[in-house]
Amino acid sequence: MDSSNTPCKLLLCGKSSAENEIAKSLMNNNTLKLPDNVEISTLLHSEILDEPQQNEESFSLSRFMNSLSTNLFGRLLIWSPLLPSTHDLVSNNFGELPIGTVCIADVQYKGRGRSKNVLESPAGCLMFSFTIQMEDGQVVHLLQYVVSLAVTEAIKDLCDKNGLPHIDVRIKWPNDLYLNGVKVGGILCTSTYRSQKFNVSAGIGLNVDNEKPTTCLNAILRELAGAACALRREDIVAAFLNKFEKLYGLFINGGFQTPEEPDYKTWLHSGQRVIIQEKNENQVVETVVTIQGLTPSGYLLAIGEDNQICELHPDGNRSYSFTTYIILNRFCSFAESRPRCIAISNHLLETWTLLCHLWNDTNEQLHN
Ligand SMILES: O=C(O)CCCC[C@@H]1SC[C@@H]2NC(=O)N[C@@H]21
Repeated sequence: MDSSNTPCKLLLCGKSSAENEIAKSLMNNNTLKLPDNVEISTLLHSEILDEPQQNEESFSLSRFMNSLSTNLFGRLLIWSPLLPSTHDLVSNNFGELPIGTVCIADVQYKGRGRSKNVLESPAGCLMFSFTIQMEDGQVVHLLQYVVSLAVTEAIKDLCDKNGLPHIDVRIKWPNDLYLNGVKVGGILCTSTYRSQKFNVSAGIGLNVDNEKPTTCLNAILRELAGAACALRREDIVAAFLNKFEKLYGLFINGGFQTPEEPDYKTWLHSGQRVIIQEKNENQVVETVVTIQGLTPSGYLLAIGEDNQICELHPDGNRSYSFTTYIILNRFCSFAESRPRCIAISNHLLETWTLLCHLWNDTNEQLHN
């Protein structure tokens, strides 16, 4: 779709008067910009007497704000019916927006995917980006895991709250979301470094309502619980932000501390058996390892039949990569051996092709 000559309508809405004042100043000063000088027209939700509610599917900003219970994330919301990319909007205006600002679009026409993919972003998908600022460069690349966890936990919470059966959205570690073996969502995190801070834009795409050509959350929910059952985008994004704020706090204060916190072991790759193909000169040695959960630093933890422990690291593509860390026993800290190049293919999820790179390369994905 070429909509580059159409001005983009942005509707700004704050949770409280403080955020509404910021919204007003963003509008009055014409602060917000999009790449390619795409024209913008800004409106304040507080100045619209009747929220435009064209139909059941329209995004209700009031409903979103009423479901939001955060102290930071989502308190300033920018909604648009049509945007090039929510990710462009937040990353291009990072310095002007309060941390935690969320931008949501009904449709995007230049949606960003990982590895510089341009994404189809049709109506029916929940598409949003938000801003985070981090200080510790060592953990910035782990943020995408926290986002993934928050999405699946939020969906679970919403189903519980509405008395609905659980829809089994799973993380294909670290940043794809699958439902019944079909990709229904993905996460993109990008960052820039300025004044000793990492400015991270996190973007989430989740197919809530669009059943063609594969499936979506509400199609599965209808199969499980009947035609009248559906999750709304406003509720999902608010539940996500409520959950994300909690998990992010835990993550920043202590890292992932397994089981008593989120019940993520049930919906990660726990128990999945994957084949490691280790390339050693001209020989390929295959070993089966079983994914156990997460390492203390938030990577997938796998254990081989020889008790070798592997920490699986993602790269910036659809593929995965990892370095192995051999430990002397389960209770000592990871003793780093020189990372070995390994390719891993997962015979349970056929699309996996896991290629190797070194530990530090994982940071690259944030800058793709
Ligand atoms: O699977 C992927 O490659 C990641 C997809 C992330 C897409 C989301 S949709 C909302 C946000 N805005 C964008 O332009 N991209 C992200």
